[in-house]
Amino acid sequence: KPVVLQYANVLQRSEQVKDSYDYVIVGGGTAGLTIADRLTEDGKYSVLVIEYCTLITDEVIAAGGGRNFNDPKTHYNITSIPQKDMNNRTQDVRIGCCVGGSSAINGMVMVRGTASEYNGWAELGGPESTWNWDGVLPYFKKAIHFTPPQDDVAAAFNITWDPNAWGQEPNTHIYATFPTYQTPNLIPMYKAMAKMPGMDIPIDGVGGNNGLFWNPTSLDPKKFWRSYSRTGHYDDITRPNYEVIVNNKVNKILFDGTTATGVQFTNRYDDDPTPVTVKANKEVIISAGTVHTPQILQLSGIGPKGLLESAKIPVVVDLPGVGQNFQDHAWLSVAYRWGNGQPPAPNVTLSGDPGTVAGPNVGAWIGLPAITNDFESIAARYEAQDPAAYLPANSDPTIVAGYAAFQKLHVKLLRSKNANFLWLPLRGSPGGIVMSMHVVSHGTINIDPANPNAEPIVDYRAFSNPIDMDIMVENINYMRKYMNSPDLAEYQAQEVFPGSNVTGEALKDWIRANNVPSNYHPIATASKKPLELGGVVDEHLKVHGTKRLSIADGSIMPLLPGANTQQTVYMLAEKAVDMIKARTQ
Ligand SMILES: Cc1cc2nc3c(=O)[nH]c(=O)nc-3n(C[C@H](O)[C@H](O)[C@H](O)COP(=O)(O)OP(=O)(O)OC[C@H]3O[C@@H](n4cnc5c(N)ncnc54)[C@H](O)[C@@H]3O)c2cc1C
Repeated sequence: KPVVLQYANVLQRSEQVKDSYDYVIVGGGTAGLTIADRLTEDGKYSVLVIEYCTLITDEVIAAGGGRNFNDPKTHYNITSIPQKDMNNRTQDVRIGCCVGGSSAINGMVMVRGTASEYNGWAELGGPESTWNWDGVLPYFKKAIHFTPPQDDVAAAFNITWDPNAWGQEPNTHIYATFPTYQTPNLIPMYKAMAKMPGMDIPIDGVGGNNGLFWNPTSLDPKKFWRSYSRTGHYDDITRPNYEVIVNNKVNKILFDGTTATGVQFTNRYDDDPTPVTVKANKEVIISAGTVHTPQILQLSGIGPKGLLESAKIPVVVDLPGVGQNFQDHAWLSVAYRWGNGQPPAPNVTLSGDPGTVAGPNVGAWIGLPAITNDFESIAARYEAQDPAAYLPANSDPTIVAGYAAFQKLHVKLLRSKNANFLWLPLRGSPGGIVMSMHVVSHGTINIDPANPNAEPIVDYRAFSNPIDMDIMVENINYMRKYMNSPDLAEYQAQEVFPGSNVTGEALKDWIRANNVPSNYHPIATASKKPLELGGVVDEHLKVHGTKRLSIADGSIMPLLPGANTQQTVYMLAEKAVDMIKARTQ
């Protein structure tokens, strides 16, 4: 009999798992738990979630103030291969390892991309696609429960929000909440940014537009603890049809021909584990995240034929896109200090608690035409590229065709104000993070043919396409313009790192030495695109060439949203549920 804790039924041992369930979900992370909760809520279907990692104890949660779980076991220990165009430096590939997945350890920023970016998803998907802005907005509203800021904070900081773009469904417990406090030092920084040429100030950032705006964080509105997939879609749910087995690794999907019938998994802590199989009567849904979803597919015989053959894995479907098209946000920190006093902060009296602030709550999200007058020459240079020129050598023709479609779309985005190429989060002090929100260098996440069951080989291929360097230079120059803008000039901001004299080739050298190719927002290794464009899942998230196998997690995004990715993952999981329930197969 399953052990019933205060959570959904947690199984510790494989003998507790039944022979079959309607749905077997691989991965109890952000998307996995969302889907499990929604599929079981009306009692019609049975679901088993298989999660590699553990359930963090109440003690660890309490010790972290309900927010940050300071336990190294809550994340995987994966490092990228050396990045040639980053002086051969490697990158920590941080992803969550616990029930809740990456939503348990993320930075809690709650934002969405622009309408143009999701319309780009639809453009890559083809004329029938429903993943355009109008097709995703209802799912954003369903996925997230919004709590507006307190009156005194909203008034002091002029925080506005768009009630038509946010949802407040009583049955949704993933929360976007404003802290009860902000530092008044933000006010002069905001005012200076608001005067930057071409800066738009939308009522909110979630309505499809960009510019300078305030954003909430993923906080429970009562306790101000972390709101994440575990608290929203798992804790306090005791349904007989919702079971989760922890500390077990899905090794592969089982097939009858090309129809998925179930999965094989093993206990992570057994030295010599006996593989266990469980059947899925309706579907197997992979939600193992952008790093492990392609690994599981490849280990199951779904992936690029040459790679599978070199790993001696029998090919079930030759699917060249599995593990390709990998993208992430890239960033740098530009350090400043004030040289002459500091911008005066107005005297505001707030009733709230500074301890409720969990991450950046205001920032500029800007399109390339507002970042640089050179946007057209960058767009033209990118447009003139041969699509195969900067892809891995011998890329499959479908990958090249997919990149050509991406390039065509991206050229439009480079020329559009409504696509975020820079995120500059504001703080009450000078300088800070400069983040490139779109990259045209696409990486790979593949199994190692010599050791297929080890962690996969992660290659960002950072700056393999020189356009990404051009854009990072412009983004740093934007920070420089901002720090020297009329409102701030009097305080004589001094650039400490890299230093205002570092320009031209020296600045590029500094970028290569300091760029971080990941904001832990990996996407696209199982992209939702047509087969002929190197896609892995179709518009309904079914894996091309298979039956009864779906993917729903960050890996299906074909293009980065110009936004931190958690809201988008919750949205796509909610949309996946409706698609899965509507299947007739
Ligand atoms: C450090 C960090 C900071 C971030 N900051 C922000 C932020 O501030 N704002 C924001 O919007 N986004 C942020 N993100 C990104 C966001 O959290 C992720 O995009 C999102 O949570 C990914 O969801 P997912 O469902 O795709 O994968 P995950 O939530 O990672 O879930 C995948 C799950 O699958 C499990 N799994 C993997 N392989 C197997 C297997 N073989 N068998 C069984 N289980 C398996 C994993 O253990 C994991 O639980 C951050 C992420 C990180 C890591």
